[in-house]
Amino acid sequence: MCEIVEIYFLPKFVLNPFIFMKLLNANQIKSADKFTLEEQKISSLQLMERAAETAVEYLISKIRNTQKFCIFCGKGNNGGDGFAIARLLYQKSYDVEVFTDLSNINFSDEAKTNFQKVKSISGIDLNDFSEVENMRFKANSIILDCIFGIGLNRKIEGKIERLIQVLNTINLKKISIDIPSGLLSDGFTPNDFTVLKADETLSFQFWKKAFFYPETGRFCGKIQILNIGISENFIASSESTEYIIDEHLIKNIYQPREDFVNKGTFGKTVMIAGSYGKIGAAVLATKAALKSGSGLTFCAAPKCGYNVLQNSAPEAMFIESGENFIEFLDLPEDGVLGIGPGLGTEADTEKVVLNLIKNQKMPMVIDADALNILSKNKDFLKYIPTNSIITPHPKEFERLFGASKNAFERTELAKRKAKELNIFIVLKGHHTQIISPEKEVFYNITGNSGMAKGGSGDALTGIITSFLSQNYSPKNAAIFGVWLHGKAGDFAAEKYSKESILPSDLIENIAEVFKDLQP
Ligand SMILES: NC(=O)C1=CN([C@@H]2O[C@H](COP(=O)(O)OP(=O)(O)OC[C@H]3O[C@@H](n4cnc5c(N)ncnc54)[C@H](OP(=O)(O)O)[C@@H]3O)[C@@H](O)[C@H]2O)[C@@H](O)CC1
Ligand SMILES: Nc1ncnc2c1ncn2[C@@H]1O[C@H](COP(=O)(O)OP(=O)(O)O)[C@@H](O)[C@H]1O
Ligand SMILES: [K+]
Repeated sequence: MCEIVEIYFLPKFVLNPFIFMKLLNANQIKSADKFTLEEQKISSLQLMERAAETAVEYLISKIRNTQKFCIFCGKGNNGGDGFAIARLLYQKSYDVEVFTDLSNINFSDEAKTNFQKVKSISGIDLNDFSEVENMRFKANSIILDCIFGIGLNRKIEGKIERLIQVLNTINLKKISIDIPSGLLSDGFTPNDFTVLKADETLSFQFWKKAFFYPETGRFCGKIQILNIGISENFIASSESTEYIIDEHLIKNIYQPREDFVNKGTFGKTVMIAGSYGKIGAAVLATKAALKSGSGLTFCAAPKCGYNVLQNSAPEAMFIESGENFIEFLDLPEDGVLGIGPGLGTEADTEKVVLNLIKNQKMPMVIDADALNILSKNKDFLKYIPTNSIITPHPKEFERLFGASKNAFERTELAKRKAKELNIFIVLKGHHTQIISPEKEVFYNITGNSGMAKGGSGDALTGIITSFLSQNYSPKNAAIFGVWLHGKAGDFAAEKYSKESILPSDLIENIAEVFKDLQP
């Protein structure tokens, strides 16, 4: 799975923060290359050299105890990168061995030039791909995959397919350059494609759509974006409706707390949550709302939760709403509502929830059992107030809108539904997506698998509702909330490990994220 992500900048290429976040497709990336050559008056060979230098600089700075680099190069420019990387690593005194298809050397122009340079260095062993079957790799060797990049246009077959199958069985660290070979960059890769399974992917300048989806992202390992100075003007003028949520975007959204304010300035957050046995969900959502800056916080829950809620979140006000589950609601005026965590689906609760959603005019946050209640009848979906935020995990999404063949199609369905219902859909997962009524997609890159535990979603509902009540627009509340939730999870995982973190630790670490955000 993709893990915590960093962006590596060569000191000479500092990118304008506000254009970095666009997701471009392979054709746009190729056009960006061409545009860059003209704008910067450099040759494609020079751009390739720059890409290879950046990769080598990164490898040297991060990788310890490596005895040898075994570099597998294809016939296109991804292979060209590989040959150039081999030469540069060799010049830095690393032991380097290069593999390519010596029986079919119809390289691209740039790959050919770099192949010839490698060939002329007697200290670099040059082998045919087929020799990998008999190789005994030294322990601590690293395999660099430069077989195919974003130019892949069909399933890999024959000799190279066999090569990738063998490489996938070798127990050495594998780093893919630009994208794991065999993966299509812009969409679903059919299941019968053979793809190299990387531990790490060093991607030039751009995120690729394939990195974000479970069926394809699982091949990429840890993603590292290497900035190689592609034209900012080109990126700024490129058409895209898909974005990556990075710190620059967040710093644009975040509103630091002013001095002359009072609790009324920061909204009235009302969490409607909990039932007997699931009061924890109400506690987590309420605490997360408090920790994210809500001015006044209420929790409407059944009476059985009174003691635990007042003890664990004394800053929040309790609104008794039934005995063991929610049976009625008497909510404060002007409250911003977040509904769903741990509600259960008792008949009385269902009635109250539907009635509330139907009569609500202001945008609200709808999660968990409130979504399950809505999914019982497709006609209920039109009750959702305009500009509301729903936060389904994949199963809840399927209950609401039906099954999809794969995660790419699920996103397309979510885009149609967000537009049709005029709502924001937060599609939760390893890379949570926020989908707007304008069919934009925002991909989150914070968060980790330590958050795959019951209760993490309840915290997210609390955070987003809190932001909505603090006057962030629904779009910004969803984007900022999802990012902050993941970032707090990353801080917590660093302290306690992915295995041991609890959603409560995540909530505690919201403070670290805000400390980090201070101007
Ligand atoms: N982006 C950037 O900023 C920079 C990008 N750079 C690098 O360039 C890379 C893209 O290079 P690229 O276009 O030459 O593509 P790449 O994947 O190496 O080769 C494709 C070739 O293979 C072929 N082919 C395709 N599928 C096949 C299959 N299944 N089985 C067999 N053959 C297949 C296809 O030709 P075909 O056979 O279809 O005629 C084509 O010739 C990019 O990923 C990055 O590493 C840097 O150098 C500079 C900055
Ligand atoms: N592997 C993962 N990587 C990153 N985030 C994750 C991962 N697994 C779960 N999460 C996050 O944790 C939350 C889980 O939500 P959900 O499934 O609704 O849990 P619950 O309702 O049990 O609290 C979501 O925000 C999701 O994005
Ligand atoms: K590759």
